[in-house]
Amino acid sequence: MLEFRQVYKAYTTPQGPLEVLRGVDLTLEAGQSLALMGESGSGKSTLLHLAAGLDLPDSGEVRLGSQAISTLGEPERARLRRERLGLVFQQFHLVPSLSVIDNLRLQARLAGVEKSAWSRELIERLGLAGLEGRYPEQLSGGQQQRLAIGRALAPRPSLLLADEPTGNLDEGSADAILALLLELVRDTGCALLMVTHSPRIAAPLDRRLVLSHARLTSSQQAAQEATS
Ligand SMILES: Nc1ncnc2c1ncn2[C@@H]1O[C@H](COP(=O)(O)OP(=O)(O)OP(=O)(O)O)[C@@H](O)[C@H]1O
Repeated sequence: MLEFRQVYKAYTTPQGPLEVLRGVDLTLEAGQSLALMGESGSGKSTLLHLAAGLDLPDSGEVRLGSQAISTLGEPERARLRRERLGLVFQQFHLVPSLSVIDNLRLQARLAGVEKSAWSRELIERLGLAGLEGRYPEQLSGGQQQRLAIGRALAPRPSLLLADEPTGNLDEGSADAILALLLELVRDTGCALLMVTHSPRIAAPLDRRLVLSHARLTSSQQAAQEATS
């Protein structure tokens, strides 16, 4: 489904090149959920942006299904994102001038795959029934994030990429929204790559990996290295 093969990525900084990913290998199977952890600045968002084709590796390959997205041009990567990927960020990125229902439908319309029965089901399951005509500013933070999740899942993507999706919410709301997200992902057979700082949020996912010193390790390995 998603594969990184020997991916290297460095940024140019005034102090010289900053190596963020050094030979990262990663495989995420269809329907699997993976938490990507690591300290602030360890490169989690960089890896997520590469997975979304929003940025390109310096070397190595990023593959989504049978396609090497790192070799595609921007228009093809944009199409792939529209049709195959869902994206959820800590900042909800809802369109303020669109109602709840139009925000939810937006992504599916762009992908040309809107299914009104599925949009309806999402609205119900996300607890947004009755709020369809409201605008994002008239929703609570938790409701806005549920809408952002619905918008990402409306086109039935094969992979959902989430960057700290509950980072802006209190613990209770974060747990409820995570449970809902995992349930929807499981029911739709969508794979999930989620960046989080929080071991509590990472715990219910199938796998946990840690980015540290520009490499990916399992969370047990990272814990052993930290104590040795
Ligand atoms: N465009 C850029 N130019 C230069 N350096 C960058 C750029 N983007 C990110 N960096 C640096 O690369 C490193 C990794 O950044 P990244 O945002 O991927 O980390 P992160 O693990 O997601 O951090 P956080 O948890 O704080 O969001 C950081 O040191 C950051 O300052």
